[in-house]
Amino acid sequence: MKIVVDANVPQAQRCFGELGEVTRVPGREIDARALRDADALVVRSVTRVDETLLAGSRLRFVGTCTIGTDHVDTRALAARGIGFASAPGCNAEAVVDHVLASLATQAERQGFTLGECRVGIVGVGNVGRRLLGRLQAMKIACLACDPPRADAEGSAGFESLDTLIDHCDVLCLHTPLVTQGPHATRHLLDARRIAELAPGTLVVNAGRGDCVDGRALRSRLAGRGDISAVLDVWEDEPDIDAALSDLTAIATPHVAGYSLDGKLRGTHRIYRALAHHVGLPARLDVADLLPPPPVPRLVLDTGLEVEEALRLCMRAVHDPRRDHDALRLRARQQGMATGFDACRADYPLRREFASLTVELTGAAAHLATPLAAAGFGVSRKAEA
Ligand SMILES: NC(=O)C1=CN([C@@H]2O[C@H](COP(=O)(O)OP(=O)(O)OC[C@H]3O[C@@H](n4cnc5c(N)ncnc54)[C@H](O)[C@@H]3O)[C@@H](O)[C@H]2O)C=CC1
Ligand SMILES: O=C(O)C(=O)[C@H](O)COP(=O)(O)O
Repeated sequence: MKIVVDANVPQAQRCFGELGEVTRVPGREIDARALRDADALVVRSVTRVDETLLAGSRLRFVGTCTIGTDHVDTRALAARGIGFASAPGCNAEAVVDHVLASLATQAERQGFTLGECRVGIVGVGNVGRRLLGRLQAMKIACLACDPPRADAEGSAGFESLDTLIDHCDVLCLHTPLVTQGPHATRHLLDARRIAELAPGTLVVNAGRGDCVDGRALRSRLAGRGDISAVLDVWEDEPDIDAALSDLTAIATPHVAGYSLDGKLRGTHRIYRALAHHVGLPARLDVADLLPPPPVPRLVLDTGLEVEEALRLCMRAVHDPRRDHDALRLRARQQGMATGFDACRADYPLRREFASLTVELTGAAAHLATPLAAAGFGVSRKAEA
């Protein structure tokens, strides 16, 4: 079996090499020619899988090692009898880590405490639900908006987007890109809603770039300059609006989900799905793929204030300021589109909060609950 795999899929040879002959191609360069003799295709989000790509291919299976599926025309696959799998939830924990670390950074920069904010979560699926759980465990007030879930499950616990806009200090978007239907999300945050955001609002988008009207957001940031933004996803990636990125407090190149854990879970899910599709055994376990974490343990033995301790532990694992600075530098050196993709291709090793165990002495015992709520492992250090 010949398998074409996006070059940005980690451990591709180890996993898919068990099932067939692997050819690695940069995701944006995968075209009909590259698929001429391929039986299976494994992508991430940058390869548009549509009629044009499939024309003339003999593919039997397509897998995307991502949560989002808006780049795949699943109807075209079904019409051709091509099997399909995605990896729901694979990097959801990483996205939540990124959002929490970004909020902690903005709280420090803007002089507020997380405990005094109200966070609105738009899209309460695999990512939003986990974010809600961690924020609530951290005793941070939250409101949730998810009309498709409200329709299916009843409206209790869900608010409208306009209510979130009226009542929240932070608005976090975790919606998929849906272009049609009653709950379409393209420009969900449109010019009208952006104009209505109260001064001081922080907008976070780690869903899909097209869910926010970037031009309207840029005008509000450049004009009144009274709100701020943390953006991981953009319209027109990788050639994103440089003026918008310059006005963005934390501007990252679509890497919120880029923990090694999340990427490998994605690889492993599709490896298993392909093995199942072609009737071969999937011998590898996801634990076989993960190396030990570079920072497994941190000892806190002073009476640090809670938010300072949270920032310290978050930054020991993931610091979104590093990704922001890398994008700025690479965009300046290589141009936006090349720099954006270069940051993603050379992304440094990042693990998830859960990979770090924080050992607390008696003086730091008050940190146990908030650190565990944020997602870290916590243990008590035996006193000497
Ligand atoms: N920045 C990044 O690196 C990453 C981005 N993503 C994006 O985040 C999206 C969400 O991920 P998951 O939570 O895993 O997906 P999911 O499918 O589990 O949840 C999406 C939720 O959004 C809700 N939704 C749909 N339309 C809505 C609307 N108009 N208003 C409010 N809510 C709406 C759905 O009902 C669902 O509960 C993915 O589709 C993907 O596009 C996912 C992973 C990484
Ligand atoms: O899983 C998703 O959905 C994502 O957005 C991915 O984290 C994006 O990763 P790439 O496909 O851009 O490598």
